[in-house]
Amino acid sequence: MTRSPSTPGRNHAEHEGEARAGADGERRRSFIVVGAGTAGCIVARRLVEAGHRVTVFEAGAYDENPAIHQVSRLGELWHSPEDWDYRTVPQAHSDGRVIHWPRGRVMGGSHALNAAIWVRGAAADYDGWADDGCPGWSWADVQPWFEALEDYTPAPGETPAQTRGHGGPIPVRQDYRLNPIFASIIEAAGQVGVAYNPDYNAGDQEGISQQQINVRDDRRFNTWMAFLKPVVDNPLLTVITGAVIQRLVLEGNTVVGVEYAPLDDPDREGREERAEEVILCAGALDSPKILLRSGIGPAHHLEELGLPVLADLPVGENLHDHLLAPVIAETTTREIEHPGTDWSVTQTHLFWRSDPELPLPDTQPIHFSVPMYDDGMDGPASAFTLHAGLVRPYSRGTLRLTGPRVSDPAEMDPEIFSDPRDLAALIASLRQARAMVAAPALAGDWGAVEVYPGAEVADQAAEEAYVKRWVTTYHHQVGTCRMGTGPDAVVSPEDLRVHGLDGLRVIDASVMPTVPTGNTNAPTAMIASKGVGAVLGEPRPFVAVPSTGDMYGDTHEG
Ligand SMILES: Cc1cc2nc3c(=O)[nH]c(=O)nc-3n(C[C@H](O)[C@H](O)[C@H](O)COP(=O)(O)OP(=O)(O)OC[C@H]3O[C@@H](n4cnc5c(N)ncnc54)[C@H](O)[C@@H]3O)c2cc1C
Repeated sequence: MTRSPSTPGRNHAEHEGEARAGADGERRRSFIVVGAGTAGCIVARRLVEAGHRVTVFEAGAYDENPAIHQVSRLGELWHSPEDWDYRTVPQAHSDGRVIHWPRGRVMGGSHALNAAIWVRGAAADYDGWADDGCPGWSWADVQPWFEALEDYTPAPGETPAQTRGHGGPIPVRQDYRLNPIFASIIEAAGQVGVAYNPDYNAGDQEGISQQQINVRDDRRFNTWMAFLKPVVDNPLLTVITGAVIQRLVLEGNTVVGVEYAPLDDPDREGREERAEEVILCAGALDSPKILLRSGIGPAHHLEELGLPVLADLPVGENLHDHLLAPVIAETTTREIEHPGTDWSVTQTHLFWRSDPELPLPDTQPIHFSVPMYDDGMDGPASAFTLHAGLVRPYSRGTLRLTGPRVSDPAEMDPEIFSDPRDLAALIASLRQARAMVAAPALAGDWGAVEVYPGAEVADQAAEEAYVKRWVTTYHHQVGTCRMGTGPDAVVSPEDLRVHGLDGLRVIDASVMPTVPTGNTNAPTAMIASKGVGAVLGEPRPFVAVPSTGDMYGDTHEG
């Protein structure tokens, strides 16, 4: 079937036939998977492989934009058709700042738009989840699932730790050439007391490291390419692109299907698709919206909207994110190599404790070989960015609807800096980045001169004002369908079923009770693997088979 702007595209005709036994003799079940992002591609692949019938709905299209495939071009994807192009509400504790939140709207989801950096997080993050109402999610529980996903190649000359995975479907590469500016950034970190760490995913995050990235043959390799694309012609799988899920269809307390419409006419009367189970993988900003539009959320909020309250659950609470603030420096004695020749414009980051008394790093500055001038900033082209980064935030916000239709914008309020400890940690990180610019490896060897914040930002008050003015997202929103067992939880830690309802699970970044110390893609992939393991009754990671062949060339439009 041909895809057209007003008709969602199917990869092939609807499947015929009676339910038959799956490969393992289990009765064949039918599933709807909403969203083909980081999580959805893993979930759908495993269900199909287990012999079940799966319909995947994705609002975006196939990944035909060439900028997706070169990680160094990720900036071109912002505000593109592949970006949901969200905005926060004005931030009350941050100068009224409105922050752009890009999110992937394409096969591969945000893993098609992201910087492809692979970070598992700290063991203490997951032990914290387990201690806080999520038994089964301790580091000992999740580590094997990370390992099974990975095909890790260390930097030349390094021996990988025993806990790193090999032969898994997701390439995790650290053996690429460093742009010379990043070698100097590593040296500058050493000069301000931050040691080199050859593998931040081996147990100890602390120190500066070369990033580990999901690239194969010099091109992005995401979960769509690794998991779903290799089975897209499987007759058990139907992929419907360009289709927005409006809401769930319920009969009593049981979810029996979804209503969907074309992306370009999302409020049109929806078509219905039914299955025995629906799995929401629409991400931390869209899974909660689908639940709220369906009458699943805080009763007072649904009543405000005039929606029926089918389940009173804290959907949209606990929204939180990692934060960045830029330090940009011009190079006056050497030109920075053009990033187009590299795999990525970001190649190093570091983990550091803003207060030595802390048990683990709370900051993760990230470095770019280009100047990351925000709207309203200006400066020379030969410049680099050392972004200060906060990765253990205390502030929590909410996601709310402004109306029941898909086109009604959501109010997304992370309440940045509502907890003052976050501002203090980000300022400590900013000072460290400024010290690195002034260190001999950068100020001496490159003639680095700070452009932002700039010499006039010279005391605590000026630093606070600067950070509030220019704070931005690290792109790691989580937590809006929190897993747990208490009144603050939406899904069960046992099997990610939505509390109080049958036939419905959420498996994506929204279920994280607290954001891990580090980027969120690897944790989301782990949650997807372990979550679909629970759906299938597989308590241990599957033996992964790496994808073979060209995963980039053709696309499937049916
Ligand atoms: C610019 C950017 C840079 C990032 N960099 C990194 C990085 O380098 N490393 C890292 O670890 N993390 C990074 N992240 C974060 C990481 O990519 C996300 O945490 C992760 O992809 C979340 O996966 P998910 O499956 O929860 O959601 P997504 O991958 O966002 O998938 C959700 C999918 O659902 C679809 N969808 C949503 N609503 C509907 C609907 N109503 N109907 C149908 N389909 C729908 C979307 O179109 C999308 O394809 C970055 C994110 C961004 C945006």
